Amino acid sequence: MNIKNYINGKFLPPIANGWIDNFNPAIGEVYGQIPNSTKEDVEKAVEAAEKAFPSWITTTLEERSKILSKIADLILEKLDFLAAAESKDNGKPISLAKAVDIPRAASNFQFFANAITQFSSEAYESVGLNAINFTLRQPLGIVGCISPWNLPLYLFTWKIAPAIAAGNCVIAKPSEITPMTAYLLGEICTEAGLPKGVLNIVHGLGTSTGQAIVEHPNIKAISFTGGTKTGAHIASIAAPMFKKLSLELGGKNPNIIFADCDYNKMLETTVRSSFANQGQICLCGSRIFVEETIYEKFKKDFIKKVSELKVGNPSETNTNIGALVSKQHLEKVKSYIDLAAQENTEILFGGNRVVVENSENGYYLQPTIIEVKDNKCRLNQEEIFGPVVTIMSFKTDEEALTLANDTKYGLSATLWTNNLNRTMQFAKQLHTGIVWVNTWMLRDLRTPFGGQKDSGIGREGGFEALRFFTEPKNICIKY
Ligand SMILES: NC(=O)C1=CN([C@@H]2O[C@H](COP(=O)(O)OP(=O)(O)OC[C@H]3O[C@@H](n4cnc5c(N)ncnc54)[C@H](O)[C@@H]3O)[C@@H](O)[C@H]2O)C=CC1
Ligand SMILES: O=C(O)/C=C/C=C(\O)C(=O)O
Repeated sequence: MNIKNYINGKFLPPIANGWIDNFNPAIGEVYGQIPNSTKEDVEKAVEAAEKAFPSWITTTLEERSKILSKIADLILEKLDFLAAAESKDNGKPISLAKAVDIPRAASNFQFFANAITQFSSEAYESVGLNAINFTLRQPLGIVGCISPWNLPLYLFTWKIAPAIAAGNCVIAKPSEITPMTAYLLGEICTEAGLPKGVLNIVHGLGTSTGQAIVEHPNIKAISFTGGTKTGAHIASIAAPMFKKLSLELGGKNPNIIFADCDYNKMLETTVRSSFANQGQICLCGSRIFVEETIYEKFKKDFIKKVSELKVGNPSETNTNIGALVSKQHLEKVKSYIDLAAQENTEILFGGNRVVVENSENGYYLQPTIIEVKDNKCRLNQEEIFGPVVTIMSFKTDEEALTLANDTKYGLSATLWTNNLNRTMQFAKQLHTGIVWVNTWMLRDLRTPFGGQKDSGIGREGGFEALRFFTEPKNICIKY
């Protein structure tokens, strides 16, 4: 099936007629093509957005909210269809796409449909000076949203929904590796009555289409989720142009387990935080640190639980671990497993490719547990972004905290303990944007979401996102 760009409410082929193959990772075969868009396509999208902006900026909040709600309803109506498309495009289990990805895409629209009606400007009475200040929060104009392949519709809509709710017009690019549900979203937006040009979806490679979006002088802000290297490159172009930037980048998140935790709950959640979505979530707890007194027990129980996970074709409902997203990514992840031999570490479970019946060319890999002795090893310092976790023991709170913070990344951390004092000490001293205690990936869309250090800058979610997609302008009136 051939995907097209969605520009000015129309589905258009790329101007230069260049196309890229789209793969089904479950079987390792091409199943369609997507536009390899050029600067000219991006220019056309920007023109459409500029034309739509004067009307969209004056559309009432109630009307914007109604359209966003309608998009959310339509996503839910088409849940099974969208989940099947997402699973085929990405390799993730259909059960996960149905339970998480597509419902969350709908929630993103519903959440910002509501949030925009509650977003308000601030006012400051300058007492004694006979003046009043108030701050307008005006949409930026045309903004760029660039999203990755791991949670395709989930993250694409996480950016688009607040951007359009706040009154901007959007040029959006999904990952060229997983473009399908973004394409289908275009149809949904038209059906929901989103005016043409408010959302424009341009498909193509990061280095050409993505780069053209970042470089375009009329695009005022870039909201990006993806790899840290790419984020740094985008910043090097956008920062000198004084664009607003939100960068949600990689992670190497610690999962710190103390002996006083609720063990069964921890074990079950740790399996999920390690291997959900084939470990391809920036929030996955890929470095597991376990208190020495329960280390051997944890090791045995964790290996047992992980060995019960079914690696299989993502379209089967009992599959726990589907295919990795691409051949190139499979090779990258495998290269890290191969490092184990060089780094004085031991593979406790997994480490090999899996051949799935009738899908022999699919990109399957066993969930893999590696025991490491030193947090400085590359396996513990570099983002693998696959079904690979390391485990290591610690003795004291201080040691655990040092290990957790000893990384260039700072996205999230998970802490398992029932000790309140320890919880507060870690909460204050972990160098991450998010700390989960006795849970993982429990999401409340109002909360600030993002990382410190090489995990990025800015926060998504709730009013933080609406603030990012608006420019504050202060008005001071003397009376
Ligand atoms: N959410 C996360 O934290 C993610 C992290 N990654 C990490 O990054 C590594 C590389 O994965 P990639 O697929 O190469 O991710 P990437 O960071 O290159 O891709 C993310 C998005 O950025 C676009 N992009 C790439 N280069 C660009 C440029 N110069 N200008 C504008 N847009 C550009 C891509 O087309 C895609 O839409 C992964 O192995 C993983 O470690 C990848 C995806 C998501
Ligand atoms: O917003 C969320 O709930 C999750 C976001 C996950 C990512 O940004 C990621 O994996 O890249």
